Amino acid sequence: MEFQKTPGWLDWYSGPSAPRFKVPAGAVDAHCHVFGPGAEYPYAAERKYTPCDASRKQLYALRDHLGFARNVVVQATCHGADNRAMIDALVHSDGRARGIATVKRSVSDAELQAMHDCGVRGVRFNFVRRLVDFTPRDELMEIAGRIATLGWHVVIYFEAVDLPELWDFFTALPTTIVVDHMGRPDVTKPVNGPEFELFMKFMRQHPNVWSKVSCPERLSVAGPPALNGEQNAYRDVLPFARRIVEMFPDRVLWGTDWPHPNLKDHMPDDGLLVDFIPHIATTPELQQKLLVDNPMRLYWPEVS
Ligand SMILES: O=C(O)c1cc(C(=O)O)oc(=O)c1
Repeated sequence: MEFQKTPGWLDWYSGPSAPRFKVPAGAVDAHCHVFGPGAEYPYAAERKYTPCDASRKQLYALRDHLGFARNVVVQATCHGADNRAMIDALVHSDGRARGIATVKRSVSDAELQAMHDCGVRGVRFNFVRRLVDFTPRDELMEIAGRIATLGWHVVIYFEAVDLPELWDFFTALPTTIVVDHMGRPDVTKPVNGPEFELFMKFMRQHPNVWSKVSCPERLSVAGPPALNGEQNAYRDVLPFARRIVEMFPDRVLWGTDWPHPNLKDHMPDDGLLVDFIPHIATTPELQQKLLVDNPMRLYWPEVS
């Protein structure tokens, strides 16, 4: 099938620089995606965008280039609940990738078990309206109850303004919860203001809540972008990410978010995104937890 990319689509950055920051041995890129290729794994009819292709081979070449050992491949919304491209990436990873799926209530226990055997360890619930249509909460809660028995967790994607309304649902979930991209704070608001404080309270009061400190390129308003050798990119995001890492060093994960769906302004150089890490996890101990110990505990407990 032939797909036309969404107008204005920015393709992932080819030829990323070699990071100056050397990630610790065994580091995990805990948030990345594959797109298609569309000719092999068609994009879902219900998708809200049509991306460029981004194959598992290209993902694993990036992994090696950046010095990472493992990936967590998160089902992208452009594939809906058709997890084949993500699963194909897992089964061709030599055990070096785990996955997060999107499932419907109609998924069978046998299908869930088959996904588990391929390396899936969680499901993603998405509340960002530009990406997905609404799914009733009772349906999501039913799915959460079923995947809990497999030892999986729930990954949630939402925007900071929506946290008050989602709070009761999130805090009723029976599993570990992993928040995508720090709950998308508005970084033009103060780091100690009420909106971000609510997110900190969410993590403080609920020890089952983890956060990915990812996507500065999405959240930054003032930049400067991770391009042209910039070693101090996205300074406005730093206080938010740093506060989460310092307050909850054992419940944070980091990921590239490659191939960076839906960026409108610029496409970052992934090598420079890696150079952002020591600005948010400022000691070797924090870096080891963020990049190795935490993701290994969650995704490869049998190894760590
Ligand atoms: O902000 C986004 O546009 C976005 C989209 C997706 C997806 O379409 O799955 O995943 C992400 O992590 C971020």
